[in-house]
Amino acid sequence: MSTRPVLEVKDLDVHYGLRRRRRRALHEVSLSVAPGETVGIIGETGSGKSTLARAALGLVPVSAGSIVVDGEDVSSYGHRQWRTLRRRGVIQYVFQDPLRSLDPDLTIEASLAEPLLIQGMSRGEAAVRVRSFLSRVRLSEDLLDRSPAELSGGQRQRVAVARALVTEPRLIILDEPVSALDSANRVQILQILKELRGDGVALVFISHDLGSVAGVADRIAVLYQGELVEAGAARDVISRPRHPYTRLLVSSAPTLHSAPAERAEREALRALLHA
Ligand SMILES: Nc1ncnc2c1ncn2[C@@H]1O[C@H](COP(=O)(O)OP(=O)(O)OP(=O)(O)O)[C@@H](O)[C@H]1O
Repeated sequence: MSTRPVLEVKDLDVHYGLRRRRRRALHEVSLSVAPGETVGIIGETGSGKSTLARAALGLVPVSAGSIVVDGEDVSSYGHRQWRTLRRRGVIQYVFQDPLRSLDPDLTIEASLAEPLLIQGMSRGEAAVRVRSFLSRVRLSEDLLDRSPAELSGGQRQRVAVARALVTEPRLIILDEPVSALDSANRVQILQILKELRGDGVALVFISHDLGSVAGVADRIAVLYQGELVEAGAARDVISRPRHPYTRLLVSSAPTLHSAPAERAEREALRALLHA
């Protein structure tokens, strides 16, 4: 298997708005994701997590820096080139709201088969592949002829994960994939994501919740006000956070190994951040 990064972002700047309304959402963000690696990106609301995901999927224009997907420099791609790249199935995505990733007018079977048929697979082969991925996300074949509206939120998100997987992509970007789910469904989806680690597919897992990311990610990158303030092995970031914002995140996450910090310490960290 190639060790070339599946995603390489260098000195990325993204702005929204024009002229006086122009605002910087990302500044000099650099991040590399190796094949099969799971990288968690955490940060508070508005820190630029979704913007980074959208830039890596060609959904927002880049103002500076470069993005290389699976060896291909896509920084200056236009709509059409991005569409072709997405259709090739090298890079897939799962959003918080699975209704955004699933066509409401298609049955689950059609939704899962669509990317395979676009790639030229026969209907018969696609049907077999769809069933095998459905069982990977622990869903029953009975759901295949339903529409997304006829599924629960947890089932829908599992279909979205299966849809991202069917083309056997090199990279899946998941933007808050478990935030809208109840705790039982959250645990199940996190377990499914963990199981993917042996398959060689790289995951970029975006969340505001360090607790969700901690158990899945090999590495964690922390975004704060549009800048990447810390990145390292998940274990190091959690046990020895360096940036005050990361320390605050770690100390506020009750499910992590390190004991939650005293309230006074958290307040001191907040004061430091807002100084
Ligand atoms: N389409 C847009 N037009 C203008 N500004 C935007 C747009 N999308 C995002 N922003 C701004 O860019 C910044 C980063 O937003 P982004 O959605 O990337 O943050 P986030 O970390 O994903 O937040 P959340 O956790 O709330 O989803 C914010 O200040 C946001 O207001």
